[in-house]
Amino acid sequence: MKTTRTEEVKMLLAGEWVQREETISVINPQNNECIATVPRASKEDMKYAIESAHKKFSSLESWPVHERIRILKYVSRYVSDNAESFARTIASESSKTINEARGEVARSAQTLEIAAEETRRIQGETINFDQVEGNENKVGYYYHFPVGVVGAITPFNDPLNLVAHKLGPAIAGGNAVVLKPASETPLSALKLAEAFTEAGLPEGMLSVVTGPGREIGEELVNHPYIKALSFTGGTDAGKKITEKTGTRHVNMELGSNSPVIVLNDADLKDAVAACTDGGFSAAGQNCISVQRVYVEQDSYPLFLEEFIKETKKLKMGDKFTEDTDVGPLISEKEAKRVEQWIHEAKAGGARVETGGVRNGAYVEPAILTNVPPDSTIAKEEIFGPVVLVEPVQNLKEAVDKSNDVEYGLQAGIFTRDVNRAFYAVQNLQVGGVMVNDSSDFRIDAMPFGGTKDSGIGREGVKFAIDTLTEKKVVSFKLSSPF
Ligand SMILES: NC(=O)c1ccc[n+]([C@@H]2O[C@H](COP(=O)([O-])OP(=O)(O)OC[C@H]3O[C@@H](n4cnc5c(N)ncnc54)[C@H](O)[C@@H]3O)[C@@H](O)[C@H]2O)c1
Ligand SMILES: O=C[C@H](O)CS(=O)(=O)O
Repeated sequence: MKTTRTEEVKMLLAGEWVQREETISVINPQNNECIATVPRASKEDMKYAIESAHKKFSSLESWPVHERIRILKYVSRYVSDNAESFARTIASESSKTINEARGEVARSAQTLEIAAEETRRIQGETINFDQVEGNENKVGYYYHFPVGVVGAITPFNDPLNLVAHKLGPAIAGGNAVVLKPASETPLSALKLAEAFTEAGLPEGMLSVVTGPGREIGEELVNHPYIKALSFTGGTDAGKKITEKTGTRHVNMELGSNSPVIVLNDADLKDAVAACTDGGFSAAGQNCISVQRVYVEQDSYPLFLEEFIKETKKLKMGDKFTEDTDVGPLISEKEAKRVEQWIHEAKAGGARVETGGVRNGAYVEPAILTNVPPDSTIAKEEIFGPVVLVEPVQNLKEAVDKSNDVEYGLQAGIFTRDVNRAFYAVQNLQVGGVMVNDSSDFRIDAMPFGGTKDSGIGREGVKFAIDTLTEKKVVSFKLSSPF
């Protein structure tokens, strides 16, 4: 590994920026350069963060809505004002190109702005108790109150916006929050935490604790003061965590293997463009990346030809070069896994139509056909720049094949026929269906999450706030004062 002068970045522990003797290196996957170190927190550090958050939360007599709005707006503005600096941090520590990183920064500012707006809208309702006979003398309402301390765990692939999706709703709901960011990409989260401290977030209400998932992440999951757990990451880790969350509130945003259906009446040019973008942006490391495309028989040859042509145009290279389309994977280890899955599929009879060659952490954008249905690459989440294309006889076959995996996050369908689109909407077992778009579509205010092994609950600020707050019903039994 090349050594340069590395920055020693501190973590935010209960209101203090602290260093630790043991550190974790943050590696730029493009060249294996160590760009910074962060503390390798101990279980005791995590325990301290949680207990301090609990103490602080319990001691706050109230945390007015106008104050939470002010803080969230301040941080949103801070992200916009420092957009290029945030983008450079994302592109350095993750596998995103500088342009992909700029897009993520803009979305993060929006996510926080939405959180500020939603704080204003956290309201209850009056309840008509007299809809049930015998309750004519009752009046009342319900309202939302914070759960207390929220535990948040985030993955490497969107190191800023997915952190904004944890901190924004947690703070909007009036909670304290302890975040464990991905070990590969902790710098964006720490930079965002700086903005929260600068905004005047009460000390101790936020800790960002850096270290390995299996040690400090588990401590976070197991601690009884954590009243809600918001996790985004792989299905394996998500399932292990869910075994331990018991009766606490959870949001589990997990993996996928997203399908797109292209019917004969589709606009093929649109479908090709959307699948190229949705399959290969972020080098395929996106939870809603296009992984499988089912094309109706008559359109298959032309779709495949055009998809290969567009994919070959993508420029893979240096993340900071403005016209680079595809960066590396998050590590060489991940790139080797993707390469191995391609080899396994090839050994089973798959054809690699383009790409698939690995160089360090880079894998050329690949299109595979004739993939055995039981191969790992067909069943599991590839999380890399590989798309499988398959002809189908009709819509029903496409929908059945789309559903034939354990995941169910999002799907896309290209057709001009509203009836066929509606059949897909009703029968695809997923959390979102995009008509005339690929699976890779999201805005930060929409409900976002999956069925089956893709998770539990929904993010999207308003929906996350719902998980991170409790509802209390109040009923007054009245008697005549006279
Ligand atoms: N559905 C969504 O919204 C969404 C969004 C982004 C990423 N993802 C998924 O995330 C995965 C890629 O990210 P990753 O490789 O960082 O995922 P990962 O599961 O390896 O790690 C995610 C986070 O969990 C921590 N962790 C791991 N094991 C843990 C444990 N036993 N207890 C507590 N914490 C633990 C990690 O340190 C990290 O912070 C993909 O599967 C992708 O689909 C899902
Ligand atoms: O990895 C999945 C992402 O959360 C989807 S998006 O990047 O927010 O669109």
